[in-house]
Amino acid sequence: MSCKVKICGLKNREDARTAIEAGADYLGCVFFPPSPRHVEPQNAAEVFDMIGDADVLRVGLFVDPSDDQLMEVLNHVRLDIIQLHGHETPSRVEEVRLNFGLPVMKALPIETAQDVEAARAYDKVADRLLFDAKPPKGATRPGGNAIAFDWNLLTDTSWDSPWMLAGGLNVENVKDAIAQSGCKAVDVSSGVEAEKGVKSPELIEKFIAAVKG
Ligand SMILES: O=C(O)c1ccccc1N[C@@H]1O[C@H](COP(=O)(O)O)[C@@H](O)[C@H]1O
Repeated sequence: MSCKVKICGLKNREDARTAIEAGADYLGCVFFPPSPRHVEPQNAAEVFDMIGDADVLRVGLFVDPSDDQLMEVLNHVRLDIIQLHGHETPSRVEEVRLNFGLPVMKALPIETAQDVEAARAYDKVADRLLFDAKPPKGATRPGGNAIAFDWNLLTDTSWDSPWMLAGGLNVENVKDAIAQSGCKAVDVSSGVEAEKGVKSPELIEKFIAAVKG
């Protein structure tokens, strides 16, 4: 089975169509106002509408959301997965799953072997895990910073929950990232952009081809 791909930070229909036609397995929209990739719920609904009957999952990315924020988005947008990319505790992850009846993918910041061990508190609690690089000091967002971590930290690790690799992936490094980490799914945002917050159709196509080719 080939490695799955999530294209995150989509803001318009055209980029969504490119990702779907190129073979993306997940599309992601960011609901975090400080991000250059933030979209309003109505806009996200238009992005996800491009999926139609295709076998592609809709992922909503949130950072320490309140139930009110989640409700506001879910009133307008059908999601298949809620991605929590902030400092949510294991009990908050359980609460979100329970309150909204949707699978939760918990993003976990990795820099050292200790960070990998700390992530185990979320294994089985979250439906899926997403390993991303720890953001640099002073960063204005906890992800989407085009920073990679040492993929070998994940080599031969074993998890009950399915997991994805993220953080600084791009057309040049994604094959090595898959080989070293042993991941079965990758997530990219910055690496398929022409400039911050602006996706490049050409890079989306090249990235997916590099993963699946
Ligand atoms: O993309 C963002 O702006 C963002 C904001 C807040 C939290 C996470 C964010 N992005 C996610 O971070 C990882 C890695 O992204 P990158 O490829 O290094 O840019 C990925 O899951 C993004 O969706």
